[in-house]
Amino acid sequence: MSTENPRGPSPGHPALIPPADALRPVRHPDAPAPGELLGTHYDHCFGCGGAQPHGLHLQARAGDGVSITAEFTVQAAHQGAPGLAHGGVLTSALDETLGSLNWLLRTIAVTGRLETDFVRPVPVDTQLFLQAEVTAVAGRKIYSTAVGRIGGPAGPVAVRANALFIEVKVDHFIDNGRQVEIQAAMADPDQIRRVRAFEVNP
Ligand SMILES: CCCCCCCCCCCCCC(=O)SCCNC(=O)CCNC(=O)[C@H](O)C(C)(C)COP(=O)(O)OP(=O)(O)OC[C@H]1O[C@@H](n2cnc3c(N)ncnc32)[C@H](O)[C@@H]1OP(=O)(O)O
Repeated sequence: MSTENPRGPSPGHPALIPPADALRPVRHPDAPAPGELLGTHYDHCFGCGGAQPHGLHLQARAGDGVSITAEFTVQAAHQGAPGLAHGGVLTSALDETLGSLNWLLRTIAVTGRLETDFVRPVPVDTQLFLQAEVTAVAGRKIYSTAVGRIGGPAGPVAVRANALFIEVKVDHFIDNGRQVEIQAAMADPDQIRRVRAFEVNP
């Protein structure tokens, strides 16, 4: 990832600044190799699932260290203003990319806080090139940052975000998700295999 500070001059909300004793992130030895596509973590995920007709269908690829690249093309279904991407959809793309980083840590985590800067309008049909990296880890707290560019992987910045993810156990989903989807997920061997990659006793 570029050494350019994707946040720009502002570090964001204090909760997004790692404490002084935070650790550098460590890529898990079994993490996907650099360049490898991660695939979806759940077919019905709005961000990466194939079973969501109007989803983002975002494809994330492992980078070096604890970093990710991803691409997503804005569809007509993603408009806010005429011909322009909805800001919430762009934030979703950043959230999905940032969440994918947790695959490289082999940690199940949910978004606690996410701050987005919208720098340039993003027209429909634009391909957004996203880059994200984990910057620090403090206990269950994972600090990360992302940037989305248009016109190419080195093009101008259109969106950027800083985030705090919180590590959770798989019970977080089992206890809180609607039962019909949880039961279906637990009956799906592929889903269980994906979860087992993260947690020995799902
Ligand atoms: C088979 C079943 C299927 C399974 C599928 C698996 C798929 C997996 C992939 C799916 C991926 C899908 C991903 C998605 O879709 S994520 C979807 C969006 N996110 C959520 O739904 C999360 C909702 N929030 C919560 O559930 C709880 O609040 C969590 C779990 C986050 C924390 O509640 P918990 O009771 O656990 O912990 P805690 O409150 O003691 O906090 C701990 C520490 O964190 C700090 N903190 C917390 N929040 C914030 C905040 N907002 N800003 C700043 N700091 C915050 C807090 O101060 C504390 O710090 P410290 O005092 O320790 O210093």
